[in-house]
Formats: sequence, C-alpha cells, structure tokens
Amino acid sequence: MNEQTVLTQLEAVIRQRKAERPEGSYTTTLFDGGLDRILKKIGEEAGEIIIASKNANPDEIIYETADFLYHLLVMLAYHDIPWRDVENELQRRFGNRPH
Ligand SMILES: N=c1c2ncn([C@@H]3O[C@H](COP(=O)(O)OP(=O)(O)OP(=O)(O)O)[C@@H](O)[C@H]3O)c2ncn1[C@@H]1O[C@H](COP(=O)(O)O)[C@@H](O)[C@H]1O
Repeated sequence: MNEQTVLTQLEAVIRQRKAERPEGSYTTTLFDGGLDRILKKIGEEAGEIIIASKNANPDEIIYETADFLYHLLVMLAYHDIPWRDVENELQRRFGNRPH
C-alpha cells in the first residue's frame, strides 16, 4: 500500500502549486519570488527555531519546526527533488549504522 504521510500529502500540494500557480496561494508567492525568496524564508524560519529553542517553549518549537519543514519542502520542490530521496538518504545512513 502507498503510505501517505502528511508530509507527502503536503509535498503533492506544493508541487501542484508550483505547476498551476493559483492566485491567493502563499506557496505561489514563494515560487513566483524564485529561489532567493524561498531561501530567505528558510533562513528566517531557521532563526525562529533557534529563538523558540532558546525560549524552551515546546509549542513554539513545534510551530516553528512545522514552518521550517514546509519551506524546506518548497525548496526541494523548486529543485524537483522528491522528499522520498531525502528519506532514502536517511535510510541509507540508518542501514549503515554499526549495530
Ligand atoms: N504548511 C504550510 C505553511 N506553513 C507555513 N506557511 C506560511 O509561511 C509563512 C510563515 O512566514 P512568517 O511567519 O514570516 O509569515 P509572513 O509574514 O506571512 O511571511 P512573509 O510574507 O514574510 O513571507 C506564513 O504566511 C504561513 O502561512 C504555510 N503556508 C502553507 N502551508 C501548507 O501549504 C498548503 C497550500 O497553501 P497555499 O499555497 O497558501 O494554498 C496549505 O494547505 C498548508 O497545508
């Protein structure tokens, strides 16, 4: 069975936004802004994770991590890199772990 996590469902929506560029979509504004706009957001969101972590506020950390992951998925979609490839890399490393 093809397992659909929220991450892969979100990835599909992001790819659709990239192809169709509907008005009113935040994802469309990122793709229209190009790679520099996407990377600026990744930098900002990374900074917000650092602040949340320093604040040791679990809700804030979760919220900012979700923001960051969303923008990472947009960056991967910009480059046509599937999330599956990242999972495969993690799986390869996990498999290489000494037991
Ligand atoms: N998961 C997300 C998601 N996470 C974060 N964000 C947006 O990322 C932005 C976070 O940046 P900031 O906190 O700096 O807020 P901002 O001031 O609005 O951002 P900027 O104007 O500075 O870019 C906010 O506008 C959030 O709405 C997201 N926008 C969309 N999604 C998902 O993407 C799907 C498609 O969204 P649309 O493209 O808007 O239809 C949605 O159904 C959601 O599931």
